[in-house]
Amino acid sequence: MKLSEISSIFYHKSNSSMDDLDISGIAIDHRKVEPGNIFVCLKGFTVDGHNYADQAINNGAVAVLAEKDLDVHVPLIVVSDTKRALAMVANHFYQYPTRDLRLIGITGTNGKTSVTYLLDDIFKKHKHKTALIGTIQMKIGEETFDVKNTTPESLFLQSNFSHMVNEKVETVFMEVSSHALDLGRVYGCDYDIAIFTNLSQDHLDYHDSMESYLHAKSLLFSQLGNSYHGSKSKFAVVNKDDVHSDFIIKSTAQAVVTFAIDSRADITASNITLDANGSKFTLNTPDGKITIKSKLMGRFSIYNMLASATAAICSGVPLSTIKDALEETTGVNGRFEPVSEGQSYGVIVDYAHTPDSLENVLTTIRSFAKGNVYVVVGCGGDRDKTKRPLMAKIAAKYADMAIFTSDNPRSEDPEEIINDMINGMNQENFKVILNRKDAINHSIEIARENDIVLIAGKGHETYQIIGDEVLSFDDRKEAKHAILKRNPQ
Ligand SMILES: CC(=O)N[C@H]1[C@@H](OP(=O)(O)OP(=O)(O)OC[C@H]2O[C@@H](n3ccc(=O)[nH]c3=O)[C@H](O)[C@@H]2O)O[C@H](CO)[C@@H](O)[C@@H]1O[C@H](C)C(=O)N[C@@H](C)C(=O)N[C@H](CCC(=O)O)C(=O)O
Ligand SMILES: Nc1ncnc2c1ncn2[C@@H]1O[C@H](COP(=O)(O)OP(=O)(O)OP(=O)(O)O)[C@@H](O)[C@H]1O
Ligand SMILES: N[C@H](CCC[C@H](N)C(=O)O)C(=O)O
Ligand SMILES: [Mg+2]
Repeated sequence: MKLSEISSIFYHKSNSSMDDLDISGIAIDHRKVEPGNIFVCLKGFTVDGHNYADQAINNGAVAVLAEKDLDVHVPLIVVSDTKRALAMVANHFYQYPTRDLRLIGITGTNGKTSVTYLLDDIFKKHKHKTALIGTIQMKIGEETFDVKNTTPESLFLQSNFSHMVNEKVETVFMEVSSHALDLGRVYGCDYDIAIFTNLSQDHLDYHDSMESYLHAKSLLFSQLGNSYHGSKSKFAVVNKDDVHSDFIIKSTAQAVVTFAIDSRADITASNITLDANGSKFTLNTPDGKITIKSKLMGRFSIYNMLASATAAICSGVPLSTIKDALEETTGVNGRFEPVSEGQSYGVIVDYAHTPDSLENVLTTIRSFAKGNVYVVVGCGGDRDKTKRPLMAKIAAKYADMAIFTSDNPRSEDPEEIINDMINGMNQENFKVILNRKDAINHSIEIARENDIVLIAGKGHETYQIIGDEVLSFDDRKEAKHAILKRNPQ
């Protein structure tokens, strides 16, 4: 692609050496520059990419896109916002790949990963080639790739969407985090469907207030577009039981399809039964009713099934296919995942790391537990501090004994994090065991027949971040060792 083509897509200022070069690719990290690339300088939270322009040129960059004048001997394009410009350049460079994909974006505090996997099951049953991007991984067909962020930077997104088009992927499911929406990582993504699962407290370290958190989430719906002329028909799929649904609905000009359990909505669930083996409900749609008997547990899983079924219905997937897929699915890695070595008590690993998800999971366990309920839980370091006391109170409210421990303390002192959790608590049914392995061992040692141990917060994670170190750690493996240590087989 010619540099002039790139520079023509936005208002900019340039230096005198503006030659019309061939651009081989885009780079945002000087260490990943390849000869002929344009280097885009991004002001980060840690460092300023402008400081690496010279090194990028040494590594082969032939042009630079920046937010200020730089003393460089290659063509320089200066814009007011390089993050926005990056999204525009990346979209253009990769020829707007999302126009050729059915793209379903999912936002909300809880349930995004779960809904992407349910959608993947449904669309695979519908014989679509699918792809998925989110917290656990990126998946293109059956090939998997590691991701650093739930919703990665626009350059990563557009280059991989382009790869998906080449791989003949038809439908893509992506989690869209509030950070990504706020930081413009998803500018230019041409969604067909945007899904709102729910909103409750999280990420108040990043967003100033719940209002600005909600506003960030609503951007997915305003970014569905204001035109009715495009070739794609667009739908906003919204959980009407969530108190924030009206705000989300007002944010979009596109068709809205609602789902709910309690409220009036286009698609609803009724006759719900929940037990230790799963759930059963009637899915009521304008095209008819079906009964779904699922292995997924808890009322929150009904919401996730409603969200995915609604998006599938908007895409023309037959109800019988949706039923078959939801009945077969066994759930998602690290979400309400049992660890079973034939022991007489239950052990469940789950990714609940917000007050709302912890409450949902604990009330679900309470509803079928015949014995005591124990929970092992901590709160992440360098993350929303205001959720810490809320999570601790919920843990002690619903469990017979809560064991507070470390969950990715990052740069913080683990003891301080736990102090934030327990300060002001008036419940006494808790213990503090800082070391997560010891905490898990203890919870398994105290469990008796019919008791249930919930190990919350890390789910699929296979690491514990302490300071700058990423140490190997997997709740499921630790639980398994603890069970076998107690009852060797
Ligand atoms: C706070 C935040 O969002 N940080 C993101 C940001 O990192 P950063 O701002 O620190 O980047 P930086 O290190 O300052 O670098 C700035 C620029 O200089 C460049 N650079 C840097 C060093 C160098 O030697 N050479 C060089 O060229 C970098 O490539 C970059 O272009 O840009 C990186 C690349 O896109 C992200 O990976 C990183 O996410 C970090 C890991 C993170 O933890 N983000 C969290 C808060 C986040 O985004 N979470 C949401 C999900 C939340 C949820 O729903 O649960 C997510 O979508 O993941
Ligand atoms: N619809 C829901 N409502 C409330 N809680 C839920 C819902 N779905 C899942 N959960 C709970 O939240 C946890 C996280 O679920 P999931 O990973 O699907 O959410 P997420 O939105 O992708 O989270 P993240 O923001 O970390 O990416 C689950 O382990 C479960 O405890
Ligand atoms: N995406 C979430 C995950 C939190 C998971 C928990 N284990 C933690 O590290 O706080 C976040 O970054 O806030
Ligand atoms: Mg997720």
